[in-house]
Amino acid sequence: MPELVFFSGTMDCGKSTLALQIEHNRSARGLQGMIFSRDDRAGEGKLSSRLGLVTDAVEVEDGQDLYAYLVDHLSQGGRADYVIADEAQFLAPEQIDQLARVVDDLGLDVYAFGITTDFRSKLFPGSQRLVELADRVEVLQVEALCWCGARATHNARTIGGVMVVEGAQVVVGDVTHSADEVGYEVLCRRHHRRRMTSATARAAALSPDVLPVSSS
Ligand SMILES: Nc1ncnc2c1ncn2[C@@H]1O[C@H](COP(=O)(O)OP(=O)(O)O)[C@@H](O)[C@H]1O
Ligand SMILES: Cc1cn([C@H]2C[C@H](O)[C@@H](COP(=O)(O)O)O2)c(=O)[nH]c1=O
Repeated sequence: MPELVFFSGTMDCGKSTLALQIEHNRSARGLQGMIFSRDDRAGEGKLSSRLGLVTDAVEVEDGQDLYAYLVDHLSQGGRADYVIADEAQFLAPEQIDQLARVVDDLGLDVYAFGITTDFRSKLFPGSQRLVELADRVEVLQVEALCWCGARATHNARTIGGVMVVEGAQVVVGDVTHSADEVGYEVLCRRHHRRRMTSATARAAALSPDVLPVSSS
């Protein structure tokens, strides 16, 4: 039975790498995938992993009908044996419904990859629809870690390493810190709730309040 599978996790847990592996294994056996992505860090029409692998993808546009796109492609003699959708959190709920229709009416497996929640730990609308519709939700096995060593379950947005809680839901970026640019950091729930990033934890550890009192 064809399936709609949602591979979900935090940022930087290997979702795009897995998408590229699934693509590689199937294309090595002569199958052809339709690869969708949206707002990948590597640029328009790309699906990229931090391990350095990248492949071309169809850049999904606002309002694009993904079911109609596939029907057009197939009816013009194109081939698609399965579908991969990366950065699926950026898709509109209607586009997730269209992917479910691809499974049910065209009989293709659809593998969607994305983060479930945003920097405020609220569901992305596309991810919410995936949780509602997917045949399976798979959590990636290689866990990303919080600075404290616990499993990272939440995504923090940072500016200069400090967690922020205001701003647009979508701001494309990476898990890096620079002085004034938006970055992201994965945290455990405890430290996300306390807004404690690696930078603020380090600063707190160095603060005079918590330094051992000198005996001299
Ligand atoms: N230099 C490296 N050596 C080994 N593994 C790495 C390296 N850099 C990144 N990775 C792995 O790649 C993962 C990120 O993969 P990626 O597919 O880009 O994540 P996602 O799509 O979930 O954001 C990291 O969790 C880590 O396991
Ligand atoms: C938490 C959060 C993330 N984003 C953006 C940042 C990245 O461009 C992608 C996630 O990509 P990854 O391959 O999973 O690392 O999502 C955002 O726009 N808003 C957020 O709240």
